Amino acid sequence: MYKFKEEYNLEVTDGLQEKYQGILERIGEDVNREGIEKTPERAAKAMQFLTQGYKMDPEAILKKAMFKEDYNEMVVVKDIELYSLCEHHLLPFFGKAHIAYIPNGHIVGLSKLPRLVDVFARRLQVQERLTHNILECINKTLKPKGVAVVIEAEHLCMMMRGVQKQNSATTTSGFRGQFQKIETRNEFLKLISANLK
Ligand SMILES: Nc1nc2c(ncn2[C@@H]2O[C@H](COP(=O)(O)OP(=O)(O)OP(=O)(O)O)[C@@H](O)[C@H]2O)c(=O)[nH]1
Ligand SMILES: [Zn+2]
Repeated sequence: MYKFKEEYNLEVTDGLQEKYQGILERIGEDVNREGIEKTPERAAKAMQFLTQGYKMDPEAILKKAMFKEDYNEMVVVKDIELYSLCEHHLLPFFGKAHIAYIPNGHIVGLSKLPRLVDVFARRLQVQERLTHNILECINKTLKPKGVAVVIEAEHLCMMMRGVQKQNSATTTSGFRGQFQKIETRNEFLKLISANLK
């Protein structure tokens, strides 16, 4: 099961709904007013949707579409949009992931790379771990000659609250195998910053 569906476990919805109702009461809201009445249920469903990644098997996603192919050049999928929740404040961070790998006998279905990003992004995360989760899963499952992941993101917990910086962005990266060589890494970095489409 690795499609993101609007399907909710009734028991989980009920449990979360009760907690969200408590939160609304605590912040001084009238939980019976029209606009808010259904909010605990909506929030319970939204939280389940945003954390669906826990139930999914990322390796199975890649294994479903691995094809034998004698292609030994770099494959880059860039600008994969992502939305996640920071594990510290439960506030969103969002941005783009760029992924590259150099095949080693097998290529993977292109759509599986954004799917992999979503499986790990739809868990409570820090950007560093999200980057490593993606990197290590590709490395372990596809066993490529090299793999690289770069994530650029903005964190609402740094924008809407806390330090309140509106223009900072965070970049994280990980490189394995041939991407540890500076020329290969530079080729990847050049490709993701180029305006190609
Ligand atoms: N390294 C890392 N830190 C993150 C990420 N998301 C949020 N944080 C940080 O987690 C830290 C939690 O720090 P605390 O001091 O415990 O929490 P806080 O008092 O709410 O911190 P402030 O955000 O500075 O107000 C903050 O510095 C956040 O900016 C992430 O993806 N990676
Ligand atoms: Zn945060």
